[in-house]
Amino acid sequence: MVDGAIDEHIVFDGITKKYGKTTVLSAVDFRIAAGERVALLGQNGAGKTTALRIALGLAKADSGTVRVMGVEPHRSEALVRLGYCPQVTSAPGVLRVRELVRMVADLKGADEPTHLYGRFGISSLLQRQVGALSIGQLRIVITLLAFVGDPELVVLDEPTAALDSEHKYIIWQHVAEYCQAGGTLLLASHDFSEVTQLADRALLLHRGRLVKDGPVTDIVALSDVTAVEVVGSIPVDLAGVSRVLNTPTRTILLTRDPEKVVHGVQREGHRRVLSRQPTLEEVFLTMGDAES
Ligand SMILES: Nc1ncnc2c1ncn2[C@@H]1O[C@H](COP(=O)(O)OP(=O)(O)OP(=O)(O)O)[C@@H](O)[C@H]1O
Repeated sequence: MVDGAIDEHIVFDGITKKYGKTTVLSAVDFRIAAGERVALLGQNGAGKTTALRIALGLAKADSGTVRVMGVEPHRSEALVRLGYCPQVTSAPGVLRVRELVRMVADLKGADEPTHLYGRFGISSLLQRQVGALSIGQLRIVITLLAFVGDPELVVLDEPTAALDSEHKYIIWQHVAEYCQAGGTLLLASHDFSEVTQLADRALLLHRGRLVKDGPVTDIVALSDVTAVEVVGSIPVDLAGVSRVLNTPTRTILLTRDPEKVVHGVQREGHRRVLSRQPTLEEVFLTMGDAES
């Protein structure tokens, strides 16, 4: 172990991953220190889940080095110190919720986390079979499992994607308190509120490359921006446009004056124009030199 590595909870050094001929992650480098609160952003298919699974030793990189808690990720000394909430969840349906929680606690050599039942609002579900839970209830239980055994690091993959706002709040509250107490967070998310409330640093994956690593406050500063989406390309500079993102079929104009920009676009003869909230990834992309 090199000097200082003990305070680094996750190190990705030149991680490349291919599935067949498709490169899903390309030479990805980042370091997450103990106590950091990091969001991993990226459009669908950008490689977020793959990166998290590599960090947890559930998938193997084709090249590069990954270290979690200073060791290879599949090593038990790393695994007992972290918690994971996967995006796609399968759990043995015949087990009762309490049995599942106790099983995970046993695996981690931890006590049954009875203090979490009330916090996560699942006290009434403990005797329910896992297979009889709704998708949202299952997400909450799986998120709770990530906190069993007081981990130093939690890796959460879109933990609140299927939840209503009340249950999102329960999880955000718990994650925020966990972080305030010094826990390290790595969170994959598409949710603007979730990212801006919980994380202070964001990593953006774009087509498998890490194209931005910066403070979340940069995203908040751009939260009043509107995306004007136009089918086709816009060959001229339009007044009022802050940034332009080009996709193969569309031009996305980010602006604080959408009315002016929509008029400008229509003057250029474009009729297929949509004014909408930008996605988190679009906001973040506009702040770097990322290729769009
Ligand atoms: N086991 C696998 N076999 C083949 N391809 C895979 C496998 N797992 C992921 N992929 C592909 O790798 C790419 C990245 O997938 P990944 O799940 O990491 O993206 P993501 O950023 O988490 O997306 P989302 O936001 O939709 O969850 C996708 O094109 C996906 O189809």
